[in-house]
Amino acid sequence: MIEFRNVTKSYDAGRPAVDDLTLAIERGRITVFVGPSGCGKTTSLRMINRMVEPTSGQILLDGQDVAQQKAAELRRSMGYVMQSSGLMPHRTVLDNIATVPRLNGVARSAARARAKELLDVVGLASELGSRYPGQLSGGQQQRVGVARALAADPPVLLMDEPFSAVDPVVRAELQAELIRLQNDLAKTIVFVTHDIDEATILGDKVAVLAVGGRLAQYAAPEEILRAPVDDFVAGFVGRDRGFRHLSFLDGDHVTIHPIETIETSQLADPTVSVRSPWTLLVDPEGRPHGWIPAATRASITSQAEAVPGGSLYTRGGSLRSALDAALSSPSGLGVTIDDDGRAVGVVRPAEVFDLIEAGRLDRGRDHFNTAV
Ligand SMILES: Nc1ncnc2c1ncn2[C@@H]1O[C@H](COP(=O)(O)OP(=O)(O)OP(=O)(O)O)[C@@H](O)[C@H]1O
Repeated sequence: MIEFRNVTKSYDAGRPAVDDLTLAIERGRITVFVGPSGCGKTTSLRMINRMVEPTSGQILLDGQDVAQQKAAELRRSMGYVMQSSGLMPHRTVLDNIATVPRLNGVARSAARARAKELLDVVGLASELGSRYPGQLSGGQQQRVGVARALAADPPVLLMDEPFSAVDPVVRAELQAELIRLQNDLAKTIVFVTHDIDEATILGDKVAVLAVGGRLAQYAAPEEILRAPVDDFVAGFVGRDRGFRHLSFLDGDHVTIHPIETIETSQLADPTVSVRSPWTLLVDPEGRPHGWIPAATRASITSQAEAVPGGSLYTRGGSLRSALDAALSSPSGLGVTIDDDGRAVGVVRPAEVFDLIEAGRLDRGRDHFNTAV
């Protein structure tokens, strides 16, 4: 556990960068520091491993004041991942990953063997190990950065905007990968981002900081979206917070309706007609490839002419993705797939809303029962 006790950092005589921060970071969980630029996220993170020293207050790591520990040892005992992957350009990927174990006295061959395993852990092909960082994509470099931080198997990982320099698709992949890794490794991760979406996706707990280094709210992401404590937090989490909150409501009870389908190979055959106003086009494996409106069935003879579909809802996912699939679908029906990507039916937006309303009533009742 990492504990901030009344920690203040002033770089100069002006406003503090971090102001009287008190919070406890749970072991084995992801805690996210989020807030606008300049609110003291990086400063707070760096005080944990003494890259920055507090002006006053204490930081305890498992009950021990970090100020009493040797800064260099402390730093090596925690993984650190930053935005620019921070890899050494003249060393190969494997040597980069092996850096900290080597500094800790592990033999070169053992450190490299471990580095090879870590490439696999972070989802990189082993042949990338002999490349130099400049020969990798941004996303691959970030994965190497994560592997390097994990190399000495530290219990604590500090991550400073590690995914902000990559495009949104790669970023989503890296986020999913981090969640998967964390399920196996259960590290204590402190993660800095200015992106509230990233914070709510990754965080078990989220600390929202306001400019001037004030802790505005510290809670589970679901609570921050549902019940921001003040106007600052409400403004920061943004206007879509109602929609984003649906990510925390599971879609187990959404009804999945059957849907008429037509196979891609049948399109060219004019004798295969459709009955429903919208028929789902699927390939021979049953994967969706768009929609065929009944009115234009006769004129559609190839997959390329089908009406493109919306987002897909993976059965059992959140109400957010169920609703998004329905709202983004030209037919108004959200295509639902199984884990193998095969269409299993559709969800109707009105029924998703009904579930949201039912949940609201349940929560209202719970709130009432707790209040009385
Ligand atoms: N070495 C430094 N010397 C002086 N002031 C600093 C130093 N490092 C940070 N600051 C100031 O402290 C405040 C907090 O900076 P910090 O980098 O911790 O914020 P941040 O929330 O991580 O910002 P960003 O999201 O832009 O990276 C800012 O006003 C910044 O200008």
